[in-house]
Amino acid sequence: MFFCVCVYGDSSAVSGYIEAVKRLACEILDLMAEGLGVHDPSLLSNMIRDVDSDSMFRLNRYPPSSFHTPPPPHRATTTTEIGFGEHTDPQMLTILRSNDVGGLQICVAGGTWVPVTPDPTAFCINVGDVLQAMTNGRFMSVRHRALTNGFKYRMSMAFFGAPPPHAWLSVPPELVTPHRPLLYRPFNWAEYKKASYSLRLGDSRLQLFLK
Ligand SMILES: O=C(O)CCC(=O)C(=O)O
Ligand SMILES: [Fe+2]
Repeated sequence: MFFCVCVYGDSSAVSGYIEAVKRLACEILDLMAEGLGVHDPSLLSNMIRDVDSDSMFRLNRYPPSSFHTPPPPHRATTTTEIGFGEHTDPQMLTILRSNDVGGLQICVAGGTWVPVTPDPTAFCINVGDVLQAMTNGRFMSVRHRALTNGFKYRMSMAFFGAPPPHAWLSVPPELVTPHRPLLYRPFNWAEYKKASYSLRLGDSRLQLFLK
C-alpha cells in the first residue's frame, strides 16, 4: 500500500519549497531551450510561469514491505514490492527529492531497470511527456517506477511543472526540420490530461498524439 498526498500550496514551508523548485524548473527549461538553439529560450519555462499553470506538488510515502507482510522469523530480508507502478510523468518537468531510502528506478534502452541512488541532498529531474512533445522528441520522457524497501519508509516529494490547461503546446520552429518532421499533432494540456485519465498508469499516452 502506498500513500500519496497532493498539495496545492498552503503552509508557508510548503509554498516556499514549491516556489523554489518552480524557479529551478524554469531555469532548467531555459538552459534546455538554449542548448537546443531555440530562439526564445523562455518559450518552455513560460508554460510553468503562467499564472494558470497546472503545476502540482505531491508527497509520496511508501511503507516498508514488511509493514504488511512481516518476514518469517528465519529470514532477515523481505522481498521488495512495486510501490508506484511504471509510468512516465505526463507534465513537462519533474523535480523529485527523496529521503535516503532507495526505490526509484528508471528504464533504459532495452528495457533494463536501473536504480537511482538515493541522495536526500540532491534533486532528480525527470523529463515528462509534454516536454518530449514540445522538443519534438529531442528530450525523451523517462519511464520510471518506485519499489518499496524491505524495512524502511521511503518518502519522496515531487513538483510537476505543467502548462496552463488551454495553452497550445507548440513546438519551436527551430526544432522542426526536413530531417526531423513534426512528431505530434498540436494539442493542449487539458486534452492530454483527459486522454491520460482514460488510460492505465503504465500506458504510453503520447502515442495517441502521433501525427
Ligand atoms: O517516489 C518516487 O521516487 C517516484 C514518484 C513518482 O514517480 C511520481 O510521483 O510520479
Ligand atoms: Fe513519476
